[in-house]
Amino acid sequence: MLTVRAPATSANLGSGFDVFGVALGAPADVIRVERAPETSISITGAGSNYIPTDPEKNTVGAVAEALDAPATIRIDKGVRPSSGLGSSAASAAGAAVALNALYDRGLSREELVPVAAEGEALVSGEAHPDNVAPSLLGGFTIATDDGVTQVDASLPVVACLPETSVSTRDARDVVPKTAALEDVVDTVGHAATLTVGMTRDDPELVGKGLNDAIVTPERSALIDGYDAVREAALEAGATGVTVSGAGPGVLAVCYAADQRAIAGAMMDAFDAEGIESRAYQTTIGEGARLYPNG
Ligand SMILES: Nc1ncnc2c1ncn2[C@@H]1O[C@H](COP(=O)(O)OP(=O)(O)O)[C@@H](O)[C@H]1O
Ligand SMILES: N[C@@H](CCOP(=O)(O)O)C(=O)O
Repeated sequence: MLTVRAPATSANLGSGFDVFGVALGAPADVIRVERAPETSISITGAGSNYIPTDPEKNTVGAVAEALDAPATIRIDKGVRPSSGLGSSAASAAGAAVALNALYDRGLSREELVPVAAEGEALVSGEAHPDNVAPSLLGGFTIATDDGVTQVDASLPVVACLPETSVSTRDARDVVPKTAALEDVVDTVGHAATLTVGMTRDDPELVGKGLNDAIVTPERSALIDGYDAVREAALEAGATGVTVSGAGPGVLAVCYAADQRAIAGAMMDAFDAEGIESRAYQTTIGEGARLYPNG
């Protein structure tokens, strides 16, 4: 048996829709695999009641198929589905690392990105790699048609998840199909600022770089309480706030000293709207970790 811990991720980071992503120190999915004649899946943990065990409907089944690696796969979900923290991607990335090792396929982490993205295609209709790339590689990733660029980063963040759900597929439907040139220019500037900030672990530059005028305004309208939560996080010291992935999670970038106050302020703001939430105080962290002996 092989075990892999695959981290949650926060994709888009405002200005990098379908391109940027970061791995988070917590939460994570744990995937255990054993060789078997046919793939079977069992699931425990966060939101497991809502996740199909049919290999044709689960992201890990798509990965097993893509690697021609049938297995008994046990998923312990730490990442709640449809919360904006790359839940389906964490399982896909974990399964890709585990099955690649189990069957000695010899693929590099970079080569596993399109394999794990097959799982994303299954659930969201498109093989967007911006969650699986950081879950596989860790740090900050830039995923384009030319491949993935990875930068190690360790900035403090707060990811606040309300007890509501937004399906990635639904949230993709509200993304504008066209944009004004001035908004594109603005977004390019923020994306470049964010990228430099990641290379320097600079909360101010990354915080500024989260801004975007194209996708986030449409997406945030799907999240009850978003404006109040964003304002509360900024008042408590966050250097920038945006929608995590497709939402409803909200991501704040900050200095470590402000993390606790920001987490409290975000949860209080959701609470004032009658919405329970949970906040992870964590940092940008490592990619999927393989435990070869159990
Ligand atoms: N292994 C898996 N882990 C989590 N969700 C999965 C998995 N396999 C399939 N799904 C389905 O994917 C959907 C969640 O995906 P999505 O809306 O993209 O949210 P998330 O960002 O949490 O992945 C749910 O319908 C869920 O049932
Ligand atoms: N680029 C995707 C990212 C979805 O992230 P998730 O964590 O909500 O699955 C999108 O914005 O649609």
